[in-house]
Order: sequence, then structure tokens, then C-alpha cells
Amino acid sequence: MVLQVQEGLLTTSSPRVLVATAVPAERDAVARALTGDRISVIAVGVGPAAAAAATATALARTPYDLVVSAGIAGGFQPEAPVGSLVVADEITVADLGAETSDGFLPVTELGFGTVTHRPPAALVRALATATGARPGTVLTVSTVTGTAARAAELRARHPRALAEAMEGFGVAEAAVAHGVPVLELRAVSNPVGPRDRAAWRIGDALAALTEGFGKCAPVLESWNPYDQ
Ligand SMILES: O=C(O)c1cccc(C(=O)CC[C@H]2O[C@@H](n3cnc4c(=O)[nH]cnc43)[C@H](O)[C@@H]2O)c1
Repeated sequence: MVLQVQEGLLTTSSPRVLVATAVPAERDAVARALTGDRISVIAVGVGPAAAAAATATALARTPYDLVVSAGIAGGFQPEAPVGSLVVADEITVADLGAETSDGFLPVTELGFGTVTHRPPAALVRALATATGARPGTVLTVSTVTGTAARAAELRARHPRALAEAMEGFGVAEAAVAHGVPVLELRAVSNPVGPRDRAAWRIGDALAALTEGFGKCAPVLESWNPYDQ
């Protein structure tokens, strides 16, 4: 719920929410769950750079109160099984930094920028309750993990990681630049680990995304941005 003054009167309305998916199939899965005109869904492209550019462009054109990065994802096993939902309490970029002989250094340890954005905690809890999504860290990667060794390395560096996808951090950077809070909600299509593209359960994950958004839309529409 958003408070506004119109012609001297204090009125309320639902927040305007922008949902950013990577590809049109994910956009359509989210849109299937929505009624009303307060939540808009766009496909912003694959990867953090495309996602940041398209999200920033959308935010520059239209004022939104909240941005949600959404779509399918790889799930770390056994915590995030295929078909389950995860909601990010931390959106962390996993491969922005420098490789050294002592291992990976995130950009923050090089003295630059940020690697994590934190969605509003009360809203994360409300979405987890409404949808059954598990809350935890969702990693953003530019390269889909394809080996057990890389999966183990990511989990060692990010013990709270539940899932990896490719857009959340880019969407979050754009949202933060516009002063707008951000969420990430993902449906798990595949385990993070050895590459087996044929085994991705994209249909099941898209169905879970539609069901999840059906449950979270009322929560988003009644959210008070002052309840961070
Ligand atoms: O081929 C299709 O029908 C189709 C339908 C919906 C989505 C796709 C994608 O390929 C989406 C790519 C998107 O998915 C995320 N993703 C999914 N699994 C992983 C993963 O294991 N590691 C990283 N990212 C993953 C990611 O956000 C991609 O942008 C195809």
C-alpha cells in the first residue's frame, strides 16, 4: 500500500511492481498468474549486464515502488530441489572479482563496489510464508555452473546459497541506482552441478513460477514500502 496526497487528500494505492525475467517464456509464466494493472512483467535478456540495462531503462520511463527479478534457476542440492521455489534474502554476484593464487577475491576486497544486495526482510518473510519459497542467498553468475567441483567451490564460498541464476544482481544494481527496493524469486529447473541440459525441468519450473506468483501477487499488492 502506497500513501499519496491527491488534491489535498491522503489516499492509498497498491505499489507499482516491475517483474524482470530473462526470457519471454518466464515472462509469460509470471503474467499468467497476474490480474490487475499494478504488476508489470518484462523480459530483460539473459545475464546481469542485459538485465541491468533493460531494468534501468524501464525504471527511467515509469516510476515503480518495487522490482522483482524472477525466473528459473539452478538449485543447490539437497536444499533447493527441482520444482521448488527460493526467495533471496541476499542477492550476491558470485564471479565479480579477481582470481589469485590464493583463490577468488570479490571486488569488495579489491576496494570496489558491492557484491550483495539485501531485499526488504519483512517482505522476504511474507513471500516465503505465502508461497512456501525457501529464503536464502541466490547467486548471480555469468557462466552456468557445469561441474561438481565448481558447485562445491561456490557453496564453500557461499554456504547459505540455495540457487544460482544469471540476472538478479544486474536487476538489483539497476533498482538500487533508482532508489527502488528489489526482490528475487526463482523456481528451480535443474540442480547446480555437472551439465545435463536435457535434464532441465523447465516446464515444471515455469509451472511452479506461475503458482508462486499467484500466491505472492496479493502480498506484493498490499505491501507497504515503509515496512522495510
Ligand atoms: O528453452 C526454453 O524453453 C526455456 C524456457 C525458459 C527459460 C529458459 C532459459 O534457458 C532461461 C535461462 C535462465 O535460466 C536461469 N538459469 C536456470 N538454470 C540455471 C543454472 O543452473 N545456472 C544459472 N542460471 C540458470 C538463468 O537466469 C538464465 O537466464 C529456456
